[in-house]
Amino acid sequence: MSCFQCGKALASALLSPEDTQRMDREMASILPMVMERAGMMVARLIRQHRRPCRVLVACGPGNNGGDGYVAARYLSEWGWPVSVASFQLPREGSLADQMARRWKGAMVPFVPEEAQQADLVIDAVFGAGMNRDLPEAVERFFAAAGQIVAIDVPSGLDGATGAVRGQVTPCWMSIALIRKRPGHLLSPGREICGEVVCADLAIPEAIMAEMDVRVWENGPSLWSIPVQAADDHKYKRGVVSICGGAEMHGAALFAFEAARHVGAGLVRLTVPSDAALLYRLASPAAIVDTQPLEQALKDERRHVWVCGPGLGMEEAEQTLPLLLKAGRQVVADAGALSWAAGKTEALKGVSVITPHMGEFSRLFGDLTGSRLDAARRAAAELDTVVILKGADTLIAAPDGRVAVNVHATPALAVAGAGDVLSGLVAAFLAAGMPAWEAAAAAVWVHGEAGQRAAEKKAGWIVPEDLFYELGRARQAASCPA
Ligand SMILES: NC(=O)C1=CN([C@@H]2O[C@H](COP(=O)(O)OP(=O)(O)OC[C@H]3O[C@@H](n4cnc5c(N)ncnc54)[C@H](OP(=O)(O)O)[C@@H]3O)[C@@H](O)[C@H]2O)[C@@H](O)CC1
Ligand SMILES: [K+]
Repeated sequence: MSCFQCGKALASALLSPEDTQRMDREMASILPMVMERAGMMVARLIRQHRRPCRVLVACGPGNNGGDGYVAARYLSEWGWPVSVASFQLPREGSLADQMARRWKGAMVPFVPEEAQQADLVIDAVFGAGMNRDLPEAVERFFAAAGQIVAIDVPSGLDGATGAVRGQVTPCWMSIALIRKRPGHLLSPGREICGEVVCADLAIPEAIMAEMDVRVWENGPSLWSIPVQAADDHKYKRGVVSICGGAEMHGAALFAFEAARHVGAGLVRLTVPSDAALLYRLASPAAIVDTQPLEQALKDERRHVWVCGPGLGMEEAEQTLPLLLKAGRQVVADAGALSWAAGKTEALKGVSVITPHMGEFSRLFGDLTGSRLDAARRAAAELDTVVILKGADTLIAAPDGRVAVNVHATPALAVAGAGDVLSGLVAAFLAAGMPAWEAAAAAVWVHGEAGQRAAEKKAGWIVPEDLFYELGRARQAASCPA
């Protein structure tokens, strides 16, 4: 049973606003208790992070505002100087209204001058229920604030997509209720959240288990990479084959070395015969085949292929359709994706594609809506796992599952790092992992190796630096017990 199935994945679930609202409905009878705990946890977390100071709680009309009134009450009971500014009062009789009525402290006007005078402003104006652009009065209010702590999400952030609806002033900290939202991790939202901490609201397990979560923060609880066993042999560990091109040898070699160093049992390069010597000289360890691809495909053990790094258009055309016709598992990147632009259906049958945003747009057209939705649609359209690369890489499965990866480092923004990733995906596929799990694990291990290498080289790395970190990175990715 994979970690995903055994339920550990719930810990890294990312809740969309719809999830939150569905949950609110399901726990309607205990919602007053949950809101009380939410506000108390917000106050507690603030107390853990700051010395007592002048606090202004900015409250909106919905439940986010309700949380704010509760937090104000707790901080005030603990002796902090607190006032509340209401952007709009809650509807009479609502739960937020009940919480507002229990606030007996100072009320001040919702104006920028008040925000400016506070040491700390708590943003409880809008949360999961934000459904239109941020009103100007709210923009101006927070622009005047010094340090802001957002309850759930900063007002103006679309928790589902990370889109920002207006001029949102960056926060110092965001306190995610129950679980993070996709918007906490996805750009540009991610850049305005500050440090994101989760408040555990002790939601009954039965309610959590009922949640139909489709988005997670990528991490070892989502997949399990096979561990070393006494009876391992190279074919059990997995065979990876890589198509090399006549001209750009480096890219295929990066994928080759990555697959080897992360633990594939056997890695082979299939290259044009007049380029073979260059590959052999570049890597004496390389097993370089020059036989025609049709010949290589007769070997059923060569089931997983990387096609694209270092390939020209013509080379991609001569290899990818053959691999697919032979029913091979293919990781398509770079040259294969350029070749498929304008005929995206040529990628049908590929196991995993690894486009960056430019390649993605050439394949699927300019982005309409969020990257998360676009990646998900693309995966469903092609029936392929899509790794949409970026600072917040998305790993989307055809069935709608998405892992959001922020376990990475800007040090990886270097040519060749993508080729390394393709090699890792192939190695995990060859080890027998299902495609979405293999892709998500590869992205995480890539990020882990990047972080380890960056630490050693003050952030300035070349792809080769990743190779000797891959063993430890794979080890660190073992599913927690
Ligand atoms: N299960 C959980 O995780 C828990 C969730 N909890 C909390 O509930 C929060 C979600 O609460 P929520 O659904 O009441 O929505 P919220 O964000 O308060 O705002 C809705 C109000 O704002 C209004 N409005 C919206 N956008 C606007 C705009 N741009 N400009 C002007 N107005 C705008 C909107 O107006 P309407 O659309 O009705 O006209 C409506 O009146 C969640 O973030 C968390 O803090 C905890 O209490 C307990 C556990
Ligand atoms: K908020």
